[in-house]
Amino acid sequence: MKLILGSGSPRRKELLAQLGLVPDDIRSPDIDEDPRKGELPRPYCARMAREKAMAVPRAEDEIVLCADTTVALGRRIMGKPADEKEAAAFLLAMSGRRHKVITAIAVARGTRLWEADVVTDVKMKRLSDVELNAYLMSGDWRGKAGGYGIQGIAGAFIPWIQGSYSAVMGLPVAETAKLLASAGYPVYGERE
Ligand SMILES: Cc1cn([C@H]2C[C@H](O)[C@@H](COP(=O)(O)OP(=O)(O)OP(=O)(O)O)O2)c(=O)[nH]c1=O
Repeated sequence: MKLILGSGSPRRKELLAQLGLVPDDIRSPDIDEDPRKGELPRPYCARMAREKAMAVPRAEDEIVLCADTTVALGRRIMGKPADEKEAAAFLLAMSGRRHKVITAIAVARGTRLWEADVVTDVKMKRLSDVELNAYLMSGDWRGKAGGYGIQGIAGAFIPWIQGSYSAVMGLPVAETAKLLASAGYPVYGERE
């Protein structure tokens, strides 16, 4: 059985490697990521992962793994910022507060789909102008939900989390191993 990582995210490839899993192929999903009117963050995130898994083409002997990471401030969905201005707005909104990071994963094999999600509470320190501007300048916010990456210099802004660090980074390793195993992928066994 071939493992297809349906994600263009370098973090996800790295986190999969932590499980000793190297995908046979990487296929980036291309879907519409606009939330529906009134859609709440958790169902939105689950829908994104599911739609990615259904959008990635797969052969009969292939298993596809997709994920979506969404930052939620109350009911507000914060995806990848479009520009520096939006990144600044996201970071200011989260400054000195707690938010949730949701990562949903979806595995498709044959005609079936397996799904799971992980919600992590994250506290962000109150950001000074110097911290905010330095971070915006770094460009590290690009392509990251909520406009920050816990695994990089923005780690300095996160004094506390409750949940899964790997899920915040983009792929919850424990739940991924469990879901792949449920779908019949030999996570711990012979793969060829
Ligand atoms: C909150 C947070 C997000 N992120 C990243 C993980 C994801 O790559 C990204 C959220 O965007 P996603 O839409 O989940 O994924 P993606 O567009 O990067 O890749 P693909 O759809 O091809 O799978 O934010 C971090 O790297 N660190 C963090 O702390």
